[in-house]
Amino acid sequence: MEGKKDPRLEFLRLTAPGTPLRDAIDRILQLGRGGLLLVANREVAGPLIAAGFELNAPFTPQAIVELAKMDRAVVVNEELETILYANAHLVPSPTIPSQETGTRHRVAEQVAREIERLVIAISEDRHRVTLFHGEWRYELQDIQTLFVRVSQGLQILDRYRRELRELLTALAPLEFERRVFPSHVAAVLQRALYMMELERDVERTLVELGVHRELPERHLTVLMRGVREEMELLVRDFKSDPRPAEEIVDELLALAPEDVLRPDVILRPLGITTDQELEEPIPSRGYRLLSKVPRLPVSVIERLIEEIGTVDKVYRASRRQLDRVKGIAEARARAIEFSLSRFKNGYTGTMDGF
Ligand SMILES: Nc1ncnc2c1ncn2[C@@H]1O[C@H](COP(=O)(O)OP(=O)(O)OP(=O)(O)O)[C@@H](O)[C@H]1O
Repeated sequence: MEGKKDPRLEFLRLTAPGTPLRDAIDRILQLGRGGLLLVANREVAGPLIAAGFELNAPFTPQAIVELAKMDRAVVVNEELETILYANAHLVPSPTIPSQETGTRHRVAEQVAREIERLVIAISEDRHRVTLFHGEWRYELQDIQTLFVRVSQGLQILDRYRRELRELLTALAPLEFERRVFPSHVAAVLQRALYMMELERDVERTLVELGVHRELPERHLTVLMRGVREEMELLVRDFKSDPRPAEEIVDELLALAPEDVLRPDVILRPLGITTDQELEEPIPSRGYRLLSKVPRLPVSVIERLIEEIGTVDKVYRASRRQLDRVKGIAEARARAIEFSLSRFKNGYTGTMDGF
């Protein structure tokens, strides 16, 4: 779920290609040197510094590179505006455990655990960059690896999207025959939830790609277009819970991955809970299909469903019945009949990608 900013994601953003910090890191690596960077304000870092130079110099990649040549640690403030210390000898509490073997990395891990700030270790021997924060340890990946990961994610998303489209297309005729079972609804929601989970994964890798993210990001936007909207419409069509569909979808998005595998758990937030409800067909109100009728305003869709009830009844309604709904005249009645009969026959061409 969206919520408080994940600090780790922020660190990946700060160290992504194209940022001043990454520029400094890459230059240190190119020089074949190592380094230790601590990102913390003076009052937090100060007590851990046993020796070194206190500075108040503006943060630039070039300055960081030069100061890293002096060995030990460079400390920059959290806004990445000022270099506070250079050649700093850091003394974390010796009681803090560390899995690391080299001294640079051990100090990095211990400091990160002690003060919960970002510490970056640039390894001279292994040519690797490791971020530490609290218990978190993450090795920066090279661009090629990130590209491979993103393109695998996008390929799977592409397949999921096609499957979602097929499921939705197959659902439409059943809606007119009142033959939609909760398991059908769960299958669609499940597929959409898989997509949204994978989207979060791909987005994380896009953050790491920094300036190289543009093309895969566009591809991701295309693949995810309309997925959340489609989920909300589907929930509106079949829910018995009185809460708004957006709220129910948020609850679905907060499900643990193992719960997404269980149709009964997916259906619970919709208000479909008992064994009997799980076995019985549910009528579709028709928000999803009616939203795909060209130029039919939402207010008219709402009235149609309020007054007529379900999509199969709207489909079977006489012209006179449709005319009685405010906002529907000859042209709209014809458009509704035309579109619904196409959806009934499994046609999806006008469904905005679905
Ligand atoms: N307490 C400390 N504070 C700041 N820097 C330190 C501290 N201890 C060690 N270092 C830095 O670590 C460097 C030594 O790293 P060492 O090779 O032992 O560790 P490492 O983790 O294996 O790193 P690398 O992978 O770069 O070799 C020193 O040159 C020094 O710059």
